[in-house]
Amino acid sequence: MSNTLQQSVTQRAHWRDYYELTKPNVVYLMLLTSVIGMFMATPGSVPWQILLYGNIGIGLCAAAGAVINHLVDQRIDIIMARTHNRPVAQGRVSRSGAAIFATVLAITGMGILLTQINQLTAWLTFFSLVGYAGVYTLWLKRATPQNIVIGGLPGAAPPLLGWVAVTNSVDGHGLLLMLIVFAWTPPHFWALAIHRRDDYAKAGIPMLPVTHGIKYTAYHIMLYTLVLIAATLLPFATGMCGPLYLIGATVLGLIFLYWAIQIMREKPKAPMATFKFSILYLMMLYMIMLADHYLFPVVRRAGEVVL
Ligand code: HEM
Ligand SMILES: CC(C)=CCC/C(C)=C/CC/C(C)=C/COP(=O)(O)OP(=O)(O)O
Repeated sequence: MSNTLQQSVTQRAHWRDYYELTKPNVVYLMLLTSVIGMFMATPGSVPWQILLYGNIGIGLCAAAGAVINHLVDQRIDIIMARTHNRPVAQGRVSRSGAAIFATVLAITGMGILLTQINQLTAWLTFFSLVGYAGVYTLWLKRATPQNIVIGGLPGAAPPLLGWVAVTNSVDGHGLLLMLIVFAWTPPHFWALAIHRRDDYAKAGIPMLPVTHGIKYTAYHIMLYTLVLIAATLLPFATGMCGPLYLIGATVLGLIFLYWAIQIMREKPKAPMATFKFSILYLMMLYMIMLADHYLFPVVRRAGEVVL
């Protein structure tokens, strides 16, 4: 291979590593919820400036949090099979490279939110970044099996951030959108944690299946699945969403319940199937919510209830 070709291959791999540090698929799903949070906040259309700059700002800050997570978790990422090949764990991206990258992402994201959106969105986004990268990653993850319940708050923030970008205020319906993702996070993660229990044990991370066993975790997945189903019915009950949403949330909730039961029955394939379904679930739920918002606007207006 010629030097030039070799160089360009190295260069491309290099950029992919930086991209991987941002946990792109996680951030894309967060952005789907923030975009829909924006549309849910208004009966009309969202100004393109808010849609564009708001989501770029939120996305860059979430990506910064993900990069810091790679930096802080370098030691445990090396130990766990799932994360062993990550760019910082393997030294393909240096610690200082990752730190500079995270700083640039965070400053750019915050700059965009502060100048193009509003102060409230910017600071709530900043608290989410600090909540994930600082509170969860640096402290809770290593400290308590309830780590991901409390640490789930920043991950659940994007729909509220989208809402606040449009309204410049925090209100009940915006918080309801956040509550749904908050209740979704434990079944999303604990299903994977059951599957990866040995990995977490090896790394000394006190995830629930490691500290309290699989049966106890299965009960907790069931509990949060029921909370999730209840939370997803609230947008209909409070008049924010209409009949299409109710049908969608009910069907999706029943499928989630099915998988939670399968985990409780200790079906070997159930944890990974539940984890994969959880991602599809959140995507579908929010998309159905958006479709309902524009297809059934009358129902939404008629049921105006402020939480
Ligand atoms: C404390 C909260 C959360 C924890 C502990 C958590 C944990 C995880 C873990 C360990 C993975 C596997 C990643 C991998 O295979 O490398 C994952 C994947 C994923 N998570 Fe979460 N998650 C959380 C919140 C969220 C939130 C709020 C969203 C989006 C709204 C989300 C979306 C995703 C997606 C889309 C994937 C698949 C990534 C891929 O295939 O590349 N997660 N999550
Ligand atoms: C500004 C804003 C909205 C911030 C949110 C930041 C963010 C990207 C949260 C993601 C949540 C997540 C994937 C947690 C997994 O971390 P983990 O360390 O437990 O998982 P890992 O072992 O795969 O790294």
